[in-house]
Amino acid sequence: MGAQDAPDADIAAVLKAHEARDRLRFITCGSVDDGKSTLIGRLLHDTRGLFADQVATLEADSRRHGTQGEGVDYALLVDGLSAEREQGITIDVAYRFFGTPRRSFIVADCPGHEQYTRNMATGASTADLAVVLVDARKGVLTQTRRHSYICALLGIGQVVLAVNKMDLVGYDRAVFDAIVAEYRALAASLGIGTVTAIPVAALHGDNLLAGSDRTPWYGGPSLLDALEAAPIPEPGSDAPMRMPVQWVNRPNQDFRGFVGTLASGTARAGDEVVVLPSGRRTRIDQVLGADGRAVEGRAGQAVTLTLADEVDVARGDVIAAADDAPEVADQFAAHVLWMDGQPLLPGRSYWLKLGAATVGATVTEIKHKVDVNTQAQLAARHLELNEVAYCNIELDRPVAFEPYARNAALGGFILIDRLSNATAAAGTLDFALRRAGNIHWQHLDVDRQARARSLGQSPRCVWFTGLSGSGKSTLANLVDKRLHALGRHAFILDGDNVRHGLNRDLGFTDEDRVENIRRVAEVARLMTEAGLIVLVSFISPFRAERRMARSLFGEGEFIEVFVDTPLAVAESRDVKGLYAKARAGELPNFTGIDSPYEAPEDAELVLDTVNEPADALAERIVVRLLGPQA
Ligand SMILES: Nc1ncnc2c1ncn2[C@@H]1O[C@H](COP(=O)(O)OS(=O)(=O)O)[C@@H](OP(=O)(O)O)[C@H]1O
Ligand SMILES: Nc1ncnc2c1ncn2[C@@H]1O[C@H](COP(=O)(O)OP(=O)(O)O)[C@@H](O)[C@H]1O
Repeated sequence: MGAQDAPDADIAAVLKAHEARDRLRFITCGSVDDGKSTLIGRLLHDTRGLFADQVATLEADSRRHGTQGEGVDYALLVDGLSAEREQGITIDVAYRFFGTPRRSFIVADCPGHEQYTRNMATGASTADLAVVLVDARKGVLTQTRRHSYICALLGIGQVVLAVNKMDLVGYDRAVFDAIVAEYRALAASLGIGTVTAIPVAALHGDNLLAGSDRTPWYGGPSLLDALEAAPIPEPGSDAPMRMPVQWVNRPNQDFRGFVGTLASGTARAGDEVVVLPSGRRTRIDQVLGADGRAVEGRAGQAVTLTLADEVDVARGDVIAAADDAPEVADQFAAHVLWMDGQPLLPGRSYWLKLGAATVGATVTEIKHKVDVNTQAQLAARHLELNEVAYCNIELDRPVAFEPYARNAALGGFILIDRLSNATAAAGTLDFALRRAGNIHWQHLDVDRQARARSLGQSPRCVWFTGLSGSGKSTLANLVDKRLHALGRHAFILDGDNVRHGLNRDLGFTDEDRVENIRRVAEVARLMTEAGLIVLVSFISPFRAERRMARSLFGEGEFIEVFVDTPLAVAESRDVKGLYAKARAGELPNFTGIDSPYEAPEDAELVLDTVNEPADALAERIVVRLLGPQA
């Protein structure tokens, strides 16, 4: 169905009518059986706002026709999701719509399965209010606390506490009062300013649309009353202008427009702006609305800016008011909500998406994690699914940002697993670590090419990976000897050796191995800068870290060698007697026994040490390095 076909026109009309009223976005939180679906279902049905299906069609059409950047109505409705959608990430959040004569509503409906927290955080990131459901029989649970914590983290300042299933406790006021008192204490500790508590029985409709005579002791608003009365935070039109550049529209040589949604402030032709992180200044030439006509851009609006000068602007840059620009930094203190089944390991590299920018990012330190039940701060070396923590984060290049509390669009981020492409975390930036701006690259007059030339070779990193006893050291040694004989300059970095010095502080937990590889990869990079051929011989059991190591080198410079020896063979060799110890339970976290080894999927060389002698394998590596004439 084309965007111009009749049903779409109907949808546009419906949306237009709804847009005339103000719109509250909210999310429902709670545990699996708390009656969330019943509650949403009833709200949708009883307000007869069943145009959700039409909107679903609109969504599907927008996606099919790729109208991103043009479909303003659509963007306004689901902008919270567009980032994830572009990234190809599946987030299971359905946005449902209903309305009353006074107001229209968008409710983020998240299925209550185990990935709920992730979906909930996505929904919460654009919500004005949260309806927190509590089962009257169960009271405030860990889930209630966790979800409330996330709401507070993402800046939701108002909660409607729906104490549900009141019918199952005989509409008992004492039960309601006790739950409300407990929740109010929690909300106060989290900084949630407004809590409206309502006793409901979603199944029977008590206090949903109108007051119920089964709770004569309750004199407050019904759920719908509360939703209609809740204040809707204004987009920050008074704040200084910021626009993350979503894409650069260059239909021909004469036009270059920068498209994005204004995160705050207003944009007018003639305004002085600065492009970040580059810092180039210019003026806005034109501000164009969705229909291509000149407008004054306001916070929340999708616009196209053209600039007076030919300055470099790329997707992910931020165009901001020149006299009041956001900070640019590459190290931050941040709150992180971990949402992945694989734990967060400090030192591992993830993608971080902030505004329209995607950059490489590493959690350098977990300052503390938070017990969501008690708010206690606990020491942690890694984070498990659904844990929240305060962390230091380092990016591989600087970005423009604002503290989340001031500007959610430039302070809220997600972390993405580089291998699975799944959203692994949601987070909020708190402040830039001062040292971020103070360390600069020192220019070296003798560059790497000059060094390589004087050594008469092309620097390379040969990265051996495989189980303990697979043959990494044996092969690295043979290759080293052969290179030496050929007058090449090489050096071996061996796990056993490096762990005696530089990495003396590291053991064999997952997080220590991540840090071990991070450091040795950096050292290997420095050695190639010095012109050397580096032979790295570490178990390096994780794909993510080998991939990170590869990313430090230029095209063709990194040669991954998988020493593919089966566990049984490596174990039977047991060169150092370590397998015997591990089997006897005397050596915990031993690779292949009780610590994983992730075999390479895209190694340049895969070596079979069972069927080919070491000399022949070493020769193959040398040929791969220097070519057949070696
Ligand atoms: N628990 C456990 N697991 C694996 N290996 C262990 C362990 N404890 C000690 N050793 C010895 O340490 C060597 C591996 O160190 P690496 O730095 O290469 O390991 S890793 O890359 O960080 O996984 C490894 O050397 P190689 O046999 O040369 O691989 C072992 O001798
Ligand atoms: N084809 C082969 N390639 C490499 N090593 C082999 C081969 N066949 C047998 N070995 C033996 O396997 C052992 C491998 O030990 P080592 O090189 O220390 O492994 P790692 O460094 O991976 O722990 C050595 O004793 C080596 O002689």
